[in-house]
Amino acid sequence: MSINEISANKSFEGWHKQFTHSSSVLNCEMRFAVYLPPQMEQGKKVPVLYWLSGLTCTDENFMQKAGAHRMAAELGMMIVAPDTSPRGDDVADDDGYDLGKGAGFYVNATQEPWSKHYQMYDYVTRELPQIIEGNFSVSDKKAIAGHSMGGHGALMIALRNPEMFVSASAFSPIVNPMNCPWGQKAFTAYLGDDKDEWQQYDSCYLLQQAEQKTPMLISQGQADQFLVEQLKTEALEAIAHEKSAPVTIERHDGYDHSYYFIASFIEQHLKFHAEYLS
Ligand SMILES: N[C@@H](CCC(=O)N[C@@H](CSC=O)C(=O)NCC(=O)O)C(=O)O
Repeated sequence: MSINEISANKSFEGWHKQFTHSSSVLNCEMRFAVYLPPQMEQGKKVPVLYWLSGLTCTDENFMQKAGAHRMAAELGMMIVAPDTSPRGDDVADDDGYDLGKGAGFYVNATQEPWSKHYQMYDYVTRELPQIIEGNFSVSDKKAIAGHSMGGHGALMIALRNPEMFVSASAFSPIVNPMNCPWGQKAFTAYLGDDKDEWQQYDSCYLLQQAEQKTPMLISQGQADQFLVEQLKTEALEAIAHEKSAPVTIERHDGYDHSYYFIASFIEQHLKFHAEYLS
């Protein structure tokens, strides 16, 4: 699968780059960003952390705001940041920031007009890894992380693919999308009314079902404006406790939902993943 480099910036002796490619899963042209640590220039195969961003984001928010490059360079970790939805003039959209472009919710849509392009689950779990493995010198070790809608994506995808990702982490994740306004709006549009369809994308449901072994780290700010209505961290916390699942949930006083919170704790998350990726 061919990819086109559209930008390159040296960063902490490695490179931040952006690529476009034609996605057969999403039926459109897509853009993704990577951080390539300096170890790759010496021909070393490095592990990969996939980062899934939240509502309204592109591939750029994490790379520009999280301050992750220094530690990724030190740890020898490649980071891949896809866009958060299909893009293009013929891609269905909605007036709200929480549906349509920038809000793919990492599901495979089954409903019109979304199903033609909104197949983000398959994109992240199948097409994008194939592209990365076909074009970069990477090892077979993968981890996944994300923020908010992307935190939902990271946890849900790790729970459904325990053989694929060695670890998962999330900042301020939507842990129970079936039971919050953001998730209910998106799942109704993309998946229809059948709650059985919704369950396969809900981390609380998945954790309740699974004998979950993938180590997970969740960081949640206590001053997060979305905590009570949308994120519902306590729902996952209760299930993890009941099942003695390897899920660490850390709550941080005073932090909100923004990238200032992510930048404050990204080093801890990268080191957490490095333990399992090495
Ligand atoms: N515009 C909305 C909120 C949008 C928002 O806060 N987006 C977050 C992710 S929220 C969950 O997925 C984000 O990461 N924004 C990009 C950034 O760079 O901060 C509103 O006003 O409520």
